[in-house]
Amino acid sequence: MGRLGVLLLNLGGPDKLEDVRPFLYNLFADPEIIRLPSPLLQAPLAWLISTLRAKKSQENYKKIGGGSPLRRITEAQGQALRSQLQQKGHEAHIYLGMRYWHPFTEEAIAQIKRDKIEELVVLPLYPQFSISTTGSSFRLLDRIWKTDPELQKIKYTVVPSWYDNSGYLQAMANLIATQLDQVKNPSEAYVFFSAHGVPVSYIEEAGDPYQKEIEACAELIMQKLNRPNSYKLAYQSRVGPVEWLQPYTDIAIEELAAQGVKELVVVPISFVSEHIETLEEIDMEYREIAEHAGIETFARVPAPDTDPTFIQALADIVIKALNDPKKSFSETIQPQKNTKLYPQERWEWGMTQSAEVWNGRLAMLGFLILLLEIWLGRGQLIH
Ligand SMILES: C=CC1=C(C)c2cc3[nH]c(cc4nc(cc5[nH]c(cc1n2)c(C)c5CCC(=O)O)C(CCC(=O)O)=C4C)c(C)c3C=C
Ligand SMILES: [Fe+2]
Repeated sequence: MGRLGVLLLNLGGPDKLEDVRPFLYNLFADPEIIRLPSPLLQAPLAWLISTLRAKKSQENYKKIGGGSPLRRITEAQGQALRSQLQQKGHEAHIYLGMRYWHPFTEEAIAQIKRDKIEELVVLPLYPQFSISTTGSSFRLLDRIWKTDPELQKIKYTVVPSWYDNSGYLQAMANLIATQLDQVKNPSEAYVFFSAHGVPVSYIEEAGDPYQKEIEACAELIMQKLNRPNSYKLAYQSRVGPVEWLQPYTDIAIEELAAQGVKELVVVPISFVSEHIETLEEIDMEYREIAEHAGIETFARVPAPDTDPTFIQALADIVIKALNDPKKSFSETIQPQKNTKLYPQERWEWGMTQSAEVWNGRLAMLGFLILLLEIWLGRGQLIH
């Protein structure tokens, strides 16, 4: 085996408050995050949304210490993975490639080239595949690879998702069991999975397997847990006016409270590190909603971070990828058969599904321009 590298992919997060706006710009400039009819609209819309959202987002980052802990935790996961692989007989260089903030994926690739890596495993730190996360990083890597003959010499493989890995499921089940054992009535408490949402159109129009993988993952974790508790899965962190996957976490919490549920053990399911959406959104916003609705215990299961069972699972996933047939970026980002993607749509007159989607997007764009004009105090739509 040649010089081995493992490229860990993640979203990235602002290290300090000044980073928030440019981080949001990078995020919204990604067509896998906001899917628009024309690439020309992407940069102005990203500028608009990041400018309008920055203040509120900064306030949230202030509440968790002024920045995202994602980089620090991902670096610790990388180090732990390196020593776990070493114990299993594999010397590997670990690289972090973030999609929207430092260390950017491009920086990791430059280092991989400098280190003359010969064999590479690309491992997204998202257990479930979504077009908006793993898909976006794979598309970026595919573009980089296609234009660089030096990279094309590297024998690489990708792990599209690993939500069903037994060690990962065991790590999650152990973390849940520890929280359950601390509540008043361990067998009565509701296990409440909260996943990051995506717009419904990702699933229904673009064939994103995300919802299926999240649902299967929650079910598999409950099987590993092997306790009599009821469970519920809901989706958090929706952004903008389009419809996102339901049930929404805030509403689901209120509904359980109305049914008389008193104890919730909340499991962040689509994240493997603590970050703004666990530390602020779940721990502060949803906790307040739950308490207000009459929930007496709101216990949050920690994200796996550097949990030893979890890190061991990551090492097993890497070793399995080395032994399995190689998978390429383009293989995994190809849409499934019958998947409808915008550039492939044939134009038809009338209120077709595509026309409705486009109308919705144009309405959203108009609404955003109106908001900007209100904010600036001048423009074409207001006087
Ligand atoms: C599985 C994980 C994630 C999915 C799916 C996902 C989709 C998605 N996210 C946004 C918009 C935002 N995400 C933001 C932060 C953020 N998102 C994820 C993970 C997923 N996103 C993480 C880990 C983070 C946190 C990074 C950190 O700082 O720690 C943000 C910024 C925070 C905020 O302002 O609320 C936005 C905005 C969309 C639109 C989307 C799917 C289309
Ligand atoms: Fe997100």
